[in-house]
Amino acid sequence: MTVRDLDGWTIAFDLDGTLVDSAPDLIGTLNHLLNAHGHPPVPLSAARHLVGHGARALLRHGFAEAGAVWDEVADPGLFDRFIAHYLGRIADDSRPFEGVVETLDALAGRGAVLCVATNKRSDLAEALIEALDLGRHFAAVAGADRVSARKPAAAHVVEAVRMAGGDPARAVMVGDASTDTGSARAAGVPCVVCGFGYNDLPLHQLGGDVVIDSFLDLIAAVERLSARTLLREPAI
Ligand SMILES: O=C(O)COP(=O)(O)O
Ligand SMILES: [Mg+2]
Repeated sequence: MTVRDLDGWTIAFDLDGTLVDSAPDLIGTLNHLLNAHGHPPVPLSAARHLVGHGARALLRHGFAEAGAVWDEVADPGLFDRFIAHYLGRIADDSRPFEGVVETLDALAGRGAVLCVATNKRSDLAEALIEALDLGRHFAAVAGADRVSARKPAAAHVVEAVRMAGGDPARAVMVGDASTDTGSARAAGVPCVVCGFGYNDLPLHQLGGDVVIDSFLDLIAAVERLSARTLLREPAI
């Protein structure tokens, strides 16, 4: 059997802003609800950075961005209306970023096992992944509800890798936001930052190990980080 250079490695991917440009449908859903409440819409460009902390945070901060307030106690149903509307249009305008499918195939071809670690609810993450026909790539999908603590906690990336049958000491995280770099750093897992995603901090402040401007640059970044991890390990 041939030995492949990424055999034994697990790559954990964030979903929104990393694998999929999902902001059009997420912000579209936010704007649908703002409109229903008589508030102005928020422009996509000004709201992309709000994606990454889950739907509840998007609603809270999205309403604030529009100069409005979501009082969750007074209107607890708003969250359910968000989920229902979003599910109905989950991939109307959302698409994988350029190069995603061929890069995932190439990583798997070199032996890596792939999984998803997202702050989305798992049912929404799986619906989006299935709608875009990406399901075959992943050994596990770890939404916020399937882990003991969500990103930026270390547990999210660690448990996602284990769900995929992998070892966190042989893993790389790929993400776009401080939740991803925070989780990876806390877990001692090297992190690739997607500069084309929904960065919530300036890139140099995100604390990743490598920044890529295109998904097509991911393989070279993974090669670098996996080699660096192996070099750091003491020889037996
Ligand atoms: O905020 C969300 O919906 C989830 O975002 P993530 O996939 O970037 O973790
Ligand atoms: Mg993200």
